[in-house]
Formats: sequence, structure tokens, C-alpha cells
Amino acid sequence: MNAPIIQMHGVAKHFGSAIVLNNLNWEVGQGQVIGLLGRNGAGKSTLMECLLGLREPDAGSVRLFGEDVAALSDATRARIGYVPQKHGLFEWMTPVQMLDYFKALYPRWNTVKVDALLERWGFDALMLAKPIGRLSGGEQQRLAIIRALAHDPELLALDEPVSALDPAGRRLFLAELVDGVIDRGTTVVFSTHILTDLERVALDVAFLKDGRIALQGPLDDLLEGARGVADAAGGRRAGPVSLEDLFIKVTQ
Ligand SMILES: Nc1ncnc2c1ncn2[C@@H]1O[C@H](COP(=O)(O)OP(=O)(O)OP(=O)(O)O)[C@@H](O)[C@H]1O
Repeated sequence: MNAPIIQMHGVAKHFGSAIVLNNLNWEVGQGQVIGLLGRNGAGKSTLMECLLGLREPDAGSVRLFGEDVAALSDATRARIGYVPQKHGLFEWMTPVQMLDYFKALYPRWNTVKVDALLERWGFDALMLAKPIGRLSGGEQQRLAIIRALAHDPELLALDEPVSALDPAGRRLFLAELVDGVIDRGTTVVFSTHILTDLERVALDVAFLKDGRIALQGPLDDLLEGARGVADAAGGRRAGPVSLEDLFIKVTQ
């Protein structure tokens, strides 16, 4: 593995009596693109929040770019982009005001990219002048993605970034992810329930189950391995195993 960008060791998190993360260990190397999968409530958002230092774990350690996440330097913070599942996006501001606000906070801000994405993703003059709270859910999600990509992050954490996007929006987003993000060597952790999207971009998948990373590996290898098991069980070629089959098998 390349230099580890994310290092989580012995991470635990509970809410009341519910144990969500249970002695979780996870390392993600530079340039890895990982789809994070798990059932509803498995703890994917909690894992992302803990790994970004937005939620304090009950136990364990989290390091990003070699730094303790509880005391990240400003320089390291500026290397991270995040699209949360619930994007609290300064609803009273217009998209232009919100982007200007964030532009002032980041030493590196790619105005050319922001303008190109706004145009390509359908932000016309009328939308750019509306308060964000009056944009549709999908429009707000597009804006959250643009904000997260604007400073060319080296680590991108995406928590169900396409859940509100229509198929055309998802296609545009995936194209940007492949051509504008992954090709630059960015490390990406991407949770989604839309498995076909994941098959188009994720080179690795990780399954979160019972509070731990239960299985992780290159998507093709995991599918091939699952097919081998199915063949052995059936005594004959069982045919292709889909990511959906694998998801159900691993997470049940
Ligand atoms: N602030 C909180 N207080 C209490 N329980 C919480 C809190 N946040 C999350 N939980 C619980 O922790 C568990 C994991 O939630 P989380 O949102 O991390 O799951 P998820 O895998 O992202 O789910 P989904 O796929 O539905 O988005 C759930 O049972 C949830 O109810």
C-alpha cells in the first residue's frame, strides 16, 4: 500500500447501548478509491465523521496524513474535502455568496474548476442568485459536491453524495469523479447504496458490518472470489456473482 492517508486503530463508538463502531481498524493508502458499503444503520456516516474528526470516538486513534485527527493543522485540513449526507449549506446565502465565503478560507481554490462545474451542472444566473434553502434537494447536493471539490482536495470523503441526484446528474458527477478527481491521484472514500455507480468508479470496496470492516479488497478480486466459493458449493460454474449478491452475502 502507498503511504497511509487514513489510519484508524481500535476505534469504538456507541450511542446509548448501541455499539456502532467496535474496535475498528482501517488503513487507506494514498490514491486508493474505496466504496464503503453497509446496510442502513451499519455506521457508515458515523465512521466518516469519526475519521474526519467531526465526532469523537469513545476509544481508539485516528490519524490523517500522519496527524492526530483531534489536532489537525490548518494545512492538513485544507487537503480534505467532504460531502456529508446532510449538507447544512448556509441556507440563507446564495450559492455565489457561499462559495465566496469558502474561497476565503482555503489557500488553494480552483476558480476555473468551480465556474466550469457550475456551468456544466446547470447553475444558471437565476439559481446562483437564489438562497440555497430554496434550491431543490438535488441542486443543493450538486452545490455541496462543487464546494467539496473546489480546493482540489487530496482526500475526499463522500457520504452518499448522489442520493438526491437524477440519473443525468449522477452521470455528470461520476464523470467528474473519474476524470477530475481520481485521475489526479486523490484518495477517495465513497459511501453509496447505488451499487452500479460504485462499479463504475470504485477500485476497492470495503464492507462495514458489526462495527468493523468485515471485508475489503479490489472489487474484481472480491467478485471473482465469491464466484469461486459459489462454484465450489454448487459443484459447477455458478455464473457471474454481482456486487448486489456479494453485498447481501457479506452484510446479512
Ligand atoms: N447522534 C446519534 N444519536 C444516537 N444514535 C445515533 C446517532 N447517530 C447515529 N446513530 C445511530 O447509529 C447507527 C449508525 O448510524 P449511521 O448514520 O452511521 O449509519 P449508516 O450506515 O450511515 O446508515 P444509512 O445507510 O442509513 O445512511 C444507527 O443505528 C443510528 O440510529
